[in-house]
Amino acid sequence: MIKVGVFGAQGRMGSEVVKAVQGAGDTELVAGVDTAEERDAVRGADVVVDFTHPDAVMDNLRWLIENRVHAVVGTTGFDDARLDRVRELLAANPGANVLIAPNFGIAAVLMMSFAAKAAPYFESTEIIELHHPNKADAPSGTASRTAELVAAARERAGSAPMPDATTAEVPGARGADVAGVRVHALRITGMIAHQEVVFGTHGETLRIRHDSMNRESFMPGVLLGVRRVAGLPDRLTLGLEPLLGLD
Ligand SMILES: NC(=O)C1=CN([C@@H]2O[C@H](COP(=O)(O)OP(=O)(O)OC[C@H]3O[C@@H](n4cnc5c(N)ncnc54)[C@H](OP(=O)(O)O)[C@@H]3O)[C@@H](O)[C@H]2O)C=CC1
Ligand SMILES: O=C(O)C1=N[C@H](C(=O)O)C[C@H](O)C1
Repeated sequence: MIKVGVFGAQGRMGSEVVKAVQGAGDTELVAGVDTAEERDAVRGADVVVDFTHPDAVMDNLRWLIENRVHAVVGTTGFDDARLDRVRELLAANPGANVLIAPNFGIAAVLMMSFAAKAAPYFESTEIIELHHPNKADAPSGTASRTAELVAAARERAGSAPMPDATTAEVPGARGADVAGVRVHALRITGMIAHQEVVFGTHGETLRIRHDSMNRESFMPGVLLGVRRVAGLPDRLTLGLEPLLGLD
């Protein structure tokens, strides 16, 4: 049995993780906690899953790495500086591996992979992400990661800059610039998590669309991470792609 702790256990995602861990045959819930003060309750866990808040996750990761507990992180808000800090913590403390994935939905990971594959064939690519209005960060971790993958694919292919004649703009009208790709974030009551990657070239467009219909849909990916994190070849793994043979 893999002993699992959950940080953010009462949240929208954490409460699903608690159910998934309790329902799987090979995992056992040690504790679920919701504040930094309660972290001692997960001592004895092999793996802790973190779905908390971008403001909380770095201190949680420090605690887990210093206490040699493997971490499966779904919380978003990671930039290069944060990832460098995680690498420093791992270098200073043996024993724990960390898996950080902006999206544990298998179809979402495929959507990102298909977008990267399509990118070199189109002049223009923009991303529209749509989420529930309780989301703290914008753009979403998934949209940022997709933009980075699209930008890297375009750079490898030597793509020309995307055409855009805009010279007069109401601030924000063209979205956020993530690695040179425009990302538009919508916050809509009734929605959960959705993304469309829009490609265009002369006479043809392509839209790659992903929809999360509920939060249970993320659980197969989370459990895959829980089962595999201890045996991953790298101390820090970014994205679920290597676990799915997509890297
Ligand atoms: N990678 C993926 O596949 C997915 C990632 N996410 C990401 O997961 C994160 C959480 O999303 P969601 O579940 O909707 O958010 P919620 O606000 O519903 O849940 C967050 C939970 O974390 C708790 N929390 C806050 N600080 C701490 C802390 N220091 N230690 C332990 N628990 C803490 C909160 O408690 P309190 O309310 O008392 O502050 C709350 O219960 C977001 O960053 C989101 O983007 C979401 C869906 C999928
Ligand atoms: O906050 C959410 O809900 C989600 N967050 C993740 C993100 O920022 O990409 C994953 C998914 O989009 C749901």
